[in-house]
Amino acid sequence: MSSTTEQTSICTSNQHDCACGDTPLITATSPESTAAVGASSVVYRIENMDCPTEETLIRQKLTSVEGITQLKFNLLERKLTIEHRLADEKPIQRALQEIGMQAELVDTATQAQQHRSTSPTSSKSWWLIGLGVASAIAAEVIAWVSGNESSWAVIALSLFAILISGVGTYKKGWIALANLNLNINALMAIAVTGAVIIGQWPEAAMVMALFSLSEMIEALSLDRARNAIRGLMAMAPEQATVKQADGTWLTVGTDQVQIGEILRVAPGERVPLDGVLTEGASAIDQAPITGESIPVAKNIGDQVFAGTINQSGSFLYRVSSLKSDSMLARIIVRIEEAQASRAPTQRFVDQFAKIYTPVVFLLALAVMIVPPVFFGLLWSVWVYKALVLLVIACPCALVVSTPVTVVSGLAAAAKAGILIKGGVYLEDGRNLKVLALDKTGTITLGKPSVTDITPLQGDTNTHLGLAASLANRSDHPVSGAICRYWKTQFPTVSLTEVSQFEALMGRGVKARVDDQWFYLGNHRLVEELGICNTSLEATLRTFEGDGKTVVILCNETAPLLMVAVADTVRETSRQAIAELHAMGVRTVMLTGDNTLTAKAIAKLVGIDDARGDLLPEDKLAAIQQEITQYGHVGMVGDGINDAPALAKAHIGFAMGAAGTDTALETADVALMDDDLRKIPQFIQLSQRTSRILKQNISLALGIKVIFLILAVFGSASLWMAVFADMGASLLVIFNGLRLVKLTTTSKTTLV
Ligand SMILES: Nc1ncnc2c1ncn2[C@@H]1O[C@H](COP(=O)(O)OP(=O)(O)OP(=O)(O)O)[C@@H](O)[C@H]1O
Ligand SMILES: [Zn+2]
Repeated sequence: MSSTTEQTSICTSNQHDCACGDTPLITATSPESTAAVGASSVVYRIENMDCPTEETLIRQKLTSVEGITQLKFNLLERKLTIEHRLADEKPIQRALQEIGMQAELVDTATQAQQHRSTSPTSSKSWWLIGLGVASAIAAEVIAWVSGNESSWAVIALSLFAILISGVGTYKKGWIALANLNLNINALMAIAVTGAVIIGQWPEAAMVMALFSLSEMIEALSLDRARNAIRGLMAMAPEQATVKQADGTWLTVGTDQVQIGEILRVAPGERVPLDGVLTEGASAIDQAPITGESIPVAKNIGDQVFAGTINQSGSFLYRVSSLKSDSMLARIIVRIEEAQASRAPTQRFVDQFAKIYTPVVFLLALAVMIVPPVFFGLLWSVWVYKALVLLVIACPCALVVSTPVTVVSGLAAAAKAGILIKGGVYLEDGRNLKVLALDKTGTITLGKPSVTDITPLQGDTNTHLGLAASLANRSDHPVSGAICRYWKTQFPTVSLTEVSQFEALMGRGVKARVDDQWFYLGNHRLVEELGICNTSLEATLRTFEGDGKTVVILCNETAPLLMVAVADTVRETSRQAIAELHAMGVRTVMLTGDNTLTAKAIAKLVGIDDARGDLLPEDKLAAIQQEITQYGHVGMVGDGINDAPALAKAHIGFAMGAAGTDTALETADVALMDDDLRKIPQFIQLSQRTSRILKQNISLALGIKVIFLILAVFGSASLWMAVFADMGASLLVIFNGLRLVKLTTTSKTTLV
């Protein structure tokens, strides 16, 4: 899910809207579209680009710079990527400076490893804000006690408060107004100035002081959202112990370790980089990757991942990828990309906010003018009401509410070993009505073993050898079972060389041995060869009824040998299916294996419906049918013979994504290990996300509506409006961040 182009190309419309209104917190292009445009690209870190208000301003300003082709905003990271065809970056820097943005060039190569101090606040500014708030309160108190709003003491204290806390706001507001942009700073500056003009000194001071306080608190809490993701990155150690040519060990930075080098990991240490174990053995807690903290035994030849925790033994391993390319690094890149794509709710909110600000602004104008002019009411009262409206015209809380929630949902999922490729899937998960599951490797372990051998003709061992020789060329699980069986039964007998080997999709394999064609495959294959018979079918049925998979070795004229294999059902499958049913999700098994076997296994794990004998295109059709009949359909599979079906489903899940690149790249949701229970967990997270999104939107909107009504008909004061606005922003941010916690605790109940 990549964002649409209209958000990513430079946009010149809507220049007069409030900046928070028409900008998402993060926008970005899909990687494909950025490659083609612009000769070069630069990344800036803009320290004061922390509220959605700044984006439109920057967008507008940079539009006027010739040679800039594309802008990518990541407000959560405060990063701006600019694609351009300029000779150098001076014009960009100048333009950013003109609108008061402190832009700092980021070296893209090292940015992943950077540990930045993200706090935009210094103790000095806290001190200033404290002083501002204190003098505003003092002014308010004196005015209240003396009953005089414009005594010289009140004016002096107020002016002091406005100046010391409001300089930044005035500056930003002025720049925005000069660029014909009505952002929150401009709105606040107008409101405060207006209040001063009508003689409401303490009010003006209070608004300014509270506003700068809320800006700072909001920036701080957004930092927490940022850290939810960056916390994942911190899991890989910075240093590694590397074997030197002379056999000694040296500790170096992980970014200097090359592929192929040997590292040593002591018990209790975290694995610094991805690699393959070469010496020793241990048990490793892979929670940072898979979300599952029960240690996994690792022996020579097993893969280990950066960031995972070595629990018991000391071991050596060979590095297989650079730091920037580790599984953990790739997961983080995926999450960052996922953040960049906008979830549906976010799009709705942005759309809404675009209308909201101008409407409230016009309403404020009407409130200011209509009652005094047409009904002869008091100017000062209605101007004041209009100013309150201005304060609540900026939908900052609303705009912030969605991305913060979605990002913490994505981070929470990643912590649980569920990699979601975009907010859209996180939001969509709760709508799933059907989950289609592939059988082999998904419900079962995908490592079957031979259970029965039934000779049909000729010498059993000769034919078994032939079957194993054909199977040896295939990596299908059924073939694998036959090979393994042969090797344990006849470890010294070598297999026959076959020629013209060919895999027959969904049926089996064929190859030539001694100028004769041999076939190894399922019932469908025997039918296609036209050599099936009723007694063979009867035997087939008894095996299949037991949930076994049968393949038959045939030559061109007759079936020769029958081999039955059985796969083990994953322990977690049954529980996962039960949890899905409890959530009201229908389950259906779609498999290339025969229907009888499929039904037997489905019964074993409690799956509602099972369909067998499906070729890849049949699986696709089955998904289409489920969609028509039930609505939202998810599919989980290995992606080998069910890629089209996975793509067709609303959400495609891949299992065991740690260690396989394709699953990580192609699935909409990648489960880092083989635990199907992650799917109900994902749905649960999606439900929670949606609940929190709804809470946040109603909270932000509700407070606005209350104040809108109070402002016009009642007696809402300016500082109450600012206070409510700040409260709403903070509430939605903290409510969003709650997701990370919720999931960590719920996991223990699921496992
Ligand atoms: N290379 C092969 N070696 C042996 N048997 C095979 C091979 N390819 C296919 N078959 C037979 O054809 C059947 C269907 O194969 P297919 O790959 O479509 O599905 P599957 O892997 O068994 O199941 P699922 O669709 O659940 O992954 C298998 O169950 C097996 O009996
Ligand atoms: Zn038949």
